[in-house]
Amino acid sequence: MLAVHFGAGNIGRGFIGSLLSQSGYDVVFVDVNEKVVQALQQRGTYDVIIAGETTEKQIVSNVSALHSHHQQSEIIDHIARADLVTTAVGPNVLPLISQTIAEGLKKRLTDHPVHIIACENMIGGSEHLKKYVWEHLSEQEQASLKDKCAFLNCAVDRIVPNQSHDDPLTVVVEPFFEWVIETKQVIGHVPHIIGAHFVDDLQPYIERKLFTVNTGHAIVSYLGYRKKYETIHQAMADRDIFADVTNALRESGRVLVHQYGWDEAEHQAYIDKIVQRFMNPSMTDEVTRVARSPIRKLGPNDRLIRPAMKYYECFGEVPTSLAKGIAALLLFDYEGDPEAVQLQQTIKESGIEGALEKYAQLSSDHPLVAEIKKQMFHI
Ligand SMILES: NC(=O)c1ccc[n+]([C@@H]2O[C@H](COP(=O)([O-])OP(=O)(O)OC[C@H]3O[C@@H](n4cnc5c(N)ncnc54)[C@H](O)[C@@H]3O)[C@@H](O)[C@H]2O)c1
Ligand SMILES: O=P(O)(O)OC[C@@H](O)[C@@H](O)[C@H](O)[C@H](O)CO
Repeated sequence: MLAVHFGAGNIGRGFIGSLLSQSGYDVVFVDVNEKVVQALQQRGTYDVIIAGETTEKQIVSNVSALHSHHQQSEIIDHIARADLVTTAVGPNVLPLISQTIAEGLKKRLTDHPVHIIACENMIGGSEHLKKYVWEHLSEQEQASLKDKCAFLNCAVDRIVPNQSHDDPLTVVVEPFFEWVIETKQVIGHVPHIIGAHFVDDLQPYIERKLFTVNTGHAIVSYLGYRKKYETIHQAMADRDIFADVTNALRESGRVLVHQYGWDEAEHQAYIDKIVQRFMNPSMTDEVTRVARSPIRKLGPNDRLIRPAMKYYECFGEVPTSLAKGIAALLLFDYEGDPEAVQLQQTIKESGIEGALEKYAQLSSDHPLVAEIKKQMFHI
């Protein structure tokens, strides 16, 4: 079995590549990072360190790599033969790899289906990727691929911090992982992936993950940044931040339980587990990684605005803790993040209302806007 995986970064090596290799695939990573690509080509193996109460080393083998820009024809040939194509490049990079995937699909010589799974933190990630790929195919090509290629949405969860080691391939990960894949679009058999959880309808799972793990993570990162903490672990040890995060998760949890009928006690246990994961003393996760790309995170369907809007729609009240998280995001002025610089520039030119209208599609008369502005004075 052959899997082509775009993005040999944290989650690519630390989770997807490792699980696919364990499941029996030859994994060909595609990346733009010359050093990582070369090391994978030379060695064909790397280490994953699982950091929990104890430390465990996993050796990932049967892997190789191709350079995303310099080895286009090889990538296309691999996609033409692959059983699985996966990505973990970040939502903003999906359009940039779509033409290569389209070229590979055009060349498929086999009737054997290929499943394509975008493992990004977003709702409908694979559907988005399909839209970009389809833009590079004629109607005839799209029709001929209908029974040969399927895009499966998924939710992927494992905290993998930025890190640097003497060995550029080694990656430290937390013990917890969850990969939920939607079966609706599957052609033939579901892909063989050990440890993946296949479900008919992904919506409750992706929303539960994004609006709990990523909502809480975003809030601790933005509040932590304001208080000059460097890591998530340090920020979580601050009693006020801990209280803000758990209150916000109670608010997003109320929406999730209302919308999807999750059992209340089970959902609380899910929240508690996530809070413990944020506090894992064996992980050094920088607040600036978790806070990265604030414009993306301010999107109407992303981890802060969507649960806050839903809360207002469902219960007719403004969620104050989620509003505080959004306020903290708007104060994120880290110069090392191009989106933070752009956001601060927009706020300077158009004010808080202008930025919320532009990036969150939130009109200035929405009660959430007044609450966000009020919360900015409490941070
Ligand atoms: N790290 C986590 O904890 C985590 C967990 C779950 C989901 N995710 C999601 O996974 C995705 C990747 O996150 P990450 O933390 O691994 O980021 P990362 O920056 O470590 O990895 C992204 C990789 O994509 C590569 N890349 C960039 N442009 C490319 C291109 N044109 N072609 C091929 N490769 C390219 C980069 O060089 C990098 O190696 C994001 O959508 C993120 O939300 C991350
Ligand atoms: O990857 P992002 O930028 O969407 O979000 C940052 C973190 O919250 C995220 O990477 C988590 O570590 C991950 O989603 C855990 O499963």
